[in-house]
Amino acid sequence: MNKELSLAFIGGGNMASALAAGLIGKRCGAHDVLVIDPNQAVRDRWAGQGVAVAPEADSKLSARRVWILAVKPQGLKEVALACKPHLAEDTLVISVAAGVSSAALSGWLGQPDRPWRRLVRCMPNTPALIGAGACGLMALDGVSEDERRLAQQMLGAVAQVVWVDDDAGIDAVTALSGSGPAYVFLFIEALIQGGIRHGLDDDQARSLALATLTGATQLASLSHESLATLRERVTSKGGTTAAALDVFQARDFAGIVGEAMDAARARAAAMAAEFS
Ligand SMILES: NC(=O)C1=CN([C@@H]2O[C@H](COP(=O)(O)OP(=O)(O)OC[C@H]3O[C@@H](n4cnc5c(N)ncnc54)[C@H](OP(=O)(O)O)[C@@H]3O)[C@@H](O)[C@H]2O)C=CC1
Ligand SMILES: O=C(O)[C@@H]1CCC=N1
Repeated sequence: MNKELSLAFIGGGNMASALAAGLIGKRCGAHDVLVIDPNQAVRDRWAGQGVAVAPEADSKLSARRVWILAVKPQGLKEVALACKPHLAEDTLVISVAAGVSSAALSGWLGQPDRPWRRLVRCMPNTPALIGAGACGLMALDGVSEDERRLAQQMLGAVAQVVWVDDDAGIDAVTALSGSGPAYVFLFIEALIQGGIRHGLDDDQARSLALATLTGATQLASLSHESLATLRERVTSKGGTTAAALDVFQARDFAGIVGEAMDAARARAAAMAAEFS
């Protein structure tokens, strides 16, 4: 086993699958990965890919250089306490949980007078499943430059990575890109419903809506123009787009998006208080 790249996912659900899909075969082999999950069906799925599995934390964990904690926030304390006896001196712990502070987690993993400082908080999103994720990272002061590079390379295999300074930064990333795919899917669903209401069939509406999102996103990524300029290019004076944008404006579309992000961020803060 290549210890430098050996990984353990604690929790083998959606997010672990999304990250592993980009890592296995590129940054590590299936045999470099251990998945701990109490759910037999989940373990069977991973074992089918050649990954080592276990139902609960055990001594196999200590040989894994990087642990990715990918359980629900409300289960993280119990999981951290169960994994703690298997920490090696050089284990790098990466938590993907929303709304669990680095202070709480480093306390659970460490000793009363010595919190675990080799800790990275990571906020990825589900497009990581196809190597197109967006991800925020923050590191405590026990993480070396080499370990930061390792985290950057691992997450960079599946996502655009930005580093933030603290837990507040991770909460901001959560409200934008962590939860963001759901906002986009909601918008696409609404476009499809609108297309069907105007007489297109399901397939036509879906195909046009997806191509529009993909095309507009690619254009925005590749263009040197501002988003406002690109928007204005679509908007003929007195035309159809202006009529549609007037409706968005009247309902304060930007305000609604901002309010939704405020709610996501407030929920992350409330979870941090609840789960500390
Ligand atoms: N989904 C997303 O878009 C994103 C999620 N996240 C974060 O990722 C984390 C995981 O979310 P997600 O992957 O969606 O959740 P899932 O429910 O898909 O995966 C969690 C897995 O952990 C298992 N599990 C439960 N208890 C334990 C335990 N004691 N030891 C090991 N495994 C356990 C669960 O089993 P069972 O189902 O039987 O309980 C489940 O298979 C969360 O903290 C979330 O905040 C972060 C960014 C984006
Ligand atoms: O909804 C959630 O809490 C998680 C965190 C970001 C995306 N899913």
